[in-house]
Amino acid sequence: MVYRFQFSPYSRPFKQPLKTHHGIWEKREGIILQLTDKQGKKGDGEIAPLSWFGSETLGQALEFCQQLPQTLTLEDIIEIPDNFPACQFGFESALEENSEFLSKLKFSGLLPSGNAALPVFPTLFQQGFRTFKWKIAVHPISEELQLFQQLTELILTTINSETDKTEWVNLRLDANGGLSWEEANKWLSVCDEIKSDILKIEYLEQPLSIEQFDEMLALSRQYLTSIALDESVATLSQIRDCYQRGWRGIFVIKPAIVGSPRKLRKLCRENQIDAVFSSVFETAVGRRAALNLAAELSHPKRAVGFGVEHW
Ligand SMILES: O=C(O)CCC(=O)c1ccccc1C(=O)O
Ligand SMILES: [Mg+2]
Repeated sequence: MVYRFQFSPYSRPFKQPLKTHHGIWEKREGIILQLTDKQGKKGDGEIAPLSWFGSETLGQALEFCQQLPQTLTLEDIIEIPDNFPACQFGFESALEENSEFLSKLKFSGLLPSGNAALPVFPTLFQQGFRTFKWKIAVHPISEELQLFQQLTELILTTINSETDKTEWVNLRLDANGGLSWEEANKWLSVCDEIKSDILKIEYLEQPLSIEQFDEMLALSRQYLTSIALDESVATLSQIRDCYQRGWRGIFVIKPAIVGSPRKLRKLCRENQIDAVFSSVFETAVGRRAALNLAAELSHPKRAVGFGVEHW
């Protein structure tokens, strides 16, 4: 099989910039590519690197596309090296068909960090979201703990004032590796104290930095609240590595930067991986391909982190 290859870079500002422990992120830059086979059948793919998570940079992805010939074989695509995970995803997903299970997915709503979460929560709740994600380690911990108290109270009053009884709300906290050991322990004890039938802290995501794997493993054994790895498992080789080192908690998988969809399927089928699929704020092209994989591979009880439209 041979394909004609075309690509074009894009840059789009977010409606609302994303504030995380890594700083403020204001625009998404990436590459849309198209592969056309001999019969004229076209497939689109998106390369949406996230270099602060360890993927190739946009510049490296662009250079990679520029040095390719205009005609590619299937082998050329399958052999894209593992240090270009966002390119592997972009090229392979241009060749994939849509999954029939897309409509089964549950979505998590992304709350803005800090006190901006409070006015946004009721809106997302009304739209039907029952799983929410809130970024922490953005403001001082004393402030965030106080806001957390207010947010959980708001969630409980919102549920209780409903006529149709909601059975549950899940809240995910994402620290983006920004907590100290003491702060992580504090957050986990506060989360463990929430003993409600309807509000559950689903997990604390990436409390510590990638280097602190053993500490996160210890935390996962010490508290009732689950821990999810994100930055630590950005690529397939990192997932394999953490699994081998004993991680049986949650793995946040960002298909657009994790690498080859083919290899991801194999890894998920051969191991018991509790996966939560998540966006990297890709455009509709990458989102479709990432959600296809999520529909196929994620656990039905886990909402996918493709919360709100960012454009
Ligand atoms: O879209 C969502 O709902 C969550 C996505 C998200 O949190 C995220 C988006 C881009 C980069 C990093 C992260 C993260 O999980 O840390
Ligand atoms: Mg995260």
